[in-house]
Amino acid sequence: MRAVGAAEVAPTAYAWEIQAEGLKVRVGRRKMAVNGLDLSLGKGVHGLLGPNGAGKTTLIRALATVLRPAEGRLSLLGAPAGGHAGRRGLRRRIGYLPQNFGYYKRFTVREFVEYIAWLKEVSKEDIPGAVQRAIERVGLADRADDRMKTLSGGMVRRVGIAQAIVNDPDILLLDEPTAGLDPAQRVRFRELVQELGQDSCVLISTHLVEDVGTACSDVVLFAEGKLVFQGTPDELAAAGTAEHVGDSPIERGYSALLDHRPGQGAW
Ligand SMILES: Nc1ncnc2c1ncn2[C@@H]1O[C@H](COP(=O)(O)OP(=O)(O)OP(=O)(O)O)[C@@H](O)[C@H]1O
Repeated sequence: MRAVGAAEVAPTAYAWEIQAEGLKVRVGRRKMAVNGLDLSLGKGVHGLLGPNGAGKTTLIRALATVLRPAEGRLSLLGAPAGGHAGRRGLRRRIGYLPQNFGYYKRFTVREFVEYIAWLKEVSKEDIPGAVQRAIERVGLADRADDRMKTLSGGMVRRVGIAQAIVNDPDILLLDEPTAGLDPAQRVRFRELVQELGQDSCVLISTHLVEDVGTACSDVVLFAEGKLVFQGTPDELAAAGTAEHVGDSPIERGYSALLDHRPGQGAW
């Protein structure tokens, strides 16, 4: 029988995987793209919705410790996200798929995911197994030894998901992960994030309201840098009425909370 280490049986010492209080994050010189956010997220799959320019990417970048908050408090996995030493330890336990993720075109899929595993300080002996598992989970085992430049856009996005999960993160941040995926891949993606959400805190920024309805246990609606709503997909749907814009109850709920009515469509 395998010995169980103390760390595996110790109770989790924090209430929330992500906790923000009065969080403000600046982009450029003056723009406060996240402007006073109180948010607590635990394990599960959380959908982050909001109109263009709401501040979703900026929030995710701050949670990934790429951007430093201007004001307020941010705790990740029970630790303040501020200090240099703490950030390094946290990054090992965070998975992040940026909206536009960069990669080396000449790397094979396996080489690229291995490289990220190495950056995430996955132990040397665990890397081959972790990489193979991540590639299999996104359905790319048959392309593992192909160069990145030979993949389609949807496949590149799936490699992005593989690199984000290769370190079995406790916090997984996915910025528009389903952009470019075909319908069958989106269904598989939703199953995958539901599996991942059982043990970790998954935050998915998306414009596809249907992703939220089917994959997420919780919805965070963000507009103009502020939290507008947090609740279940059913609660979001209940906010809508027939007079609000949308093809589904969840879309109408979204429109209701942002006060979009027919004839008021705007870019
Ligand atoms: N480098 C920057 N300098 C100045 N303003 C910026 C910069 N980056 C983003 N912004 C502004 O900050 C706001 C939030 O942008 P952000 O990309 O976080 O929004 P978003 O919700 O992710 O949008 P989308 O859904 O379009 O991706 C927007 O008004 C955007 O124009």
